[in-house]
Amino acid sequence: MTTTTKTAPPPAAPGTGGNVLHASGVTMRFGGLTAVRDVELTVDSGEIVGLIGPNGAGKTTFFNCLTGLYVPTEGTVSYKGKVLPPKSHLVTKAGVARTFQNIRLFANMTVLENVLVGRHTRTKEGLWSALLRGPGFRKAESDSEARAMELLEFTGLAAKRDHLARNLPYGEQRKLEIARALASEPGLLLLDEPTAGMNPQETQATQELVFAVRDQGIAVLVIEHDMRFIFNLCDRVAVLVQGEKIVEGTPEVVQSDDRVVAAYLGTPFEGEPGEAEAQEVAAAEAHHDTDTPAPAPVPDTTGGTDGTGGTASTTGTDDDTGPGGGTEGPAADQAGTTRAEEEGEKK
Ligand SMILES: Nc1ncnc2c1ncn2[C@@H]1O[C@H](COP(=O)(O)OP(=O)(O)OP(=O)(O)O)[C@@H](O)[C@H]1O
Repeated sequence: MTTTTKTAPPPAAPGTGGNVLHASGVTMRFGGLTAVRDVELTVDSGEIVGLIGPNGAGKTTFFNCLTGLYVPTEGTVSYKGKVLPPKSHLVTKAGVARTFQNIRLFANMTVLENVLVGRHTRTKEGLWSALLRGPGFRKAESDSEARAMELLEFTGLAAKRDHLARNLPYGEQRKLEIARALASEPGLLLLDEPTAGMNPQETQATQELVFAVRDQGIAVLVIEHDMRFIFNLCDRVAVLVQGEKIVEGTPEVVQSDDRVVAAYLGTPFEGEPGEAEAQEVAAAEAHHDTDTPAPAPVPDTTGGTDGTGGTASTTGTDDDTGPGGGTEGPAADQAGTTRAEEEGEKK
């Protein structure tokens, strides 16, 4: 396998305006929970598109809607201009393959056998042909094996063809999943967290493998939490938050979007302690450490009558309101109360 970088896409699929995948208005509800809401997404020929979002944002549910594991409550999914049937084997047959967040190999089958299983949607031989093992069946079998070996070469697993899948290191199991998905000869490959649990070298190898897949003319849609991986890899990134697509664009655009930062880190709330409050707390702490007399207490704004601020009495005992303790209470606790109130409001 050769290392490649972002290259010009292959020609667009005829009659689709370049879209390989078009998910239109996809909504998925589980009872009262809307896991995916009205999501529009396209993947163009030759593109690598990333789908990111915090835990529980609806990414895997959306993948399941694309691949026929779930029937979306609303919306349609088209591949190369044709609406996909809501059955996973028919979606695979149409040309959309996927890997799973949790590895789903046949653990007690060999590496080669796992890839051969992935070819079943592309072989025409039926039960009788298999039982009789006529010339047609034997030709199909040897063609399948040759193609499976090509894919093992491509993914760097050829030397392990006869190993049991369960004995492969983790990174190679993930590669084998990709090889098996490619065995169905897809035009679009969906990868659900392909680098989960990988070390940096394995992640780098996966990045090179995905570029190589794309260079074979296969479009890729990838879910991943590793932002460095996503932003290095993708031509375009879409961000899901609470089931809705909030931003979509180039990695540069997405990285600098405040809504994305807020979705991952949370937004600052009004009344958050600022510089003045921080200085006040620092001064109070310094005073406490040196055991010098307390500065004048902050005026009581909550109706307390003990001169230490009403909020102090809600968190401490009477002992806390002595000369030193009294000064710790008001500023710190007022800030704390505000934060708790704000958090309560957010919930
Ligand atoms: N089969 C189901 N039945 C009910 N609720 C579900 C089902 N599948 C997913 N959900 C809920 O839908 C929401 C989205 O889950 P989903 O697994 O799609 O998120 P995700 O973005 O893939 O999360 P993660 O990054 O953690 O894998 C969550 O609240 C989840 O609990």
